[in-house]
Amino acid sequence: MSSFIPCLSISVLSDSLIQYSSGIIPISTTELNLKQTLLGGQSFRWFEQSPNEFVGVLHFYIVRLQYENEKLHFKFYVHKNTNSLLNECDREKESATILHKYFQLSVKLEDLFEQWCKSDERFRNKQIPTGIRVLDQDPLENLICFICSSNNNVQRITKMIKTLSEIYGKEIGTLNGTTYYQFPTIDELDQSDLEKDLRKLNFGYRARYIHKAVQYLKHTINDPSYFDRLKSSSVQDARSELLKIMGVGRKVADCVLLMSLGKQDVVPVDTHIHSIAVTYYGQRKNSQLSMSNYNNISSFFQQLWQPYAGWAQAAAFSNELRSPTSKTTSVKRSKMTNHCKFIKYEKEIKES
Ligand SMILES: Nc1nc2[nH]c(O)nc2c(=O)[nH]1
Repeated sequence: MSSFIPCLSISVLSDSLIQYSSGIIPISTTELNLKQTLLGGQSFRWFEQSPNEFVGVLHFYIVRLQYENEKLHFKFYVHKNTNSLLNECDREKESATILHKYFQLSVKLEDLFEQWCKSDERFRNKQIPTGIRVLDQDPLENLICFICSSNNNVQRITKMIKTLSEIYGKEIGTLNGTTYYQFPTIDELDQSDLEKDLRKLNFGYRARYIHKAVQYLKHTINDPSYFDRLKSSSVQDARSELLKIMGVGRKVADCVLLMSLGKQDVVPVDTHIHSIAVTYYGQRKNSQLSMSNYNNISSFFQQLWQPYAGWAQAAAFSNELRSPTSKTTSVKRSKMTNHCKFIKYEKEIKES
């Protein structure tokens, strides 16, 4: 495989940063829509640096990705003090393996799409595009991101996670004038002033939830294999465990189950999915998304889209975010009304 990638533009690296690897993964457009996968509301770590070129952080790497002509081009960068005994070819293979796992490339989206087309007219009529994949994310990062997601939008969550990483995470290096940081570990976040400091950084009420979640994971659970245990537990058991964390309601728990604990059939339901269910699938309209509505809508979609129902949800969700003419966003209620409903809804779910 060639390590020269003409379509990724020239990069300027700080002294502390080195290019670790580069390579290409052949993949069709029906299997990967890079932009909607990276910026569709699942992950908050990616930035579109130039049209169709994305930069983000995975583990301790800065990663640049570009999709062109049925190929995913990648470059990985690391801090110069990161030890690796691998030669160039093995680094390329290792990086390709990281991306393979992150994008869950062993899942054949075309096969899933064919199955969804049989059961769902919206897929059949191409109202929902193909190529949107569920990312396999780091569970701690995913959990904190979704605690931040309550009553928030993608841009603002992305900014919050960037700030959190800058303040508490390790610096990786500067690429084209931007300095990138790892997502902090639980030990790095375990600071007595975390809540106070995050409030100063405009995290609002989420500051307390993040602080409490960190305290709980570090001091009550105190088990490095906690998330691995949840991965091998049933959906119900893993969900019950996640719901013990302050700031985690049913929707946040379901996002974590789907996006970092490998529970591919879980369908998170928020106001977008609720509206989609009502607008396109004839589900009963409810002014509030109570726990029983949540269960009904989630089960309805699980039956319609099984067994990778969460992947169909991701496609429908990301499509909804992107679409300026979407019915569900054009019938959106006022922001304040949504805010009040959301807080009430999360509270209800927590207490149920
Ligand atoms: N695929 C999804 N992305 C999301 N972002 C967010 O805030 N909620 C969701 C979701 O339910 N699905």
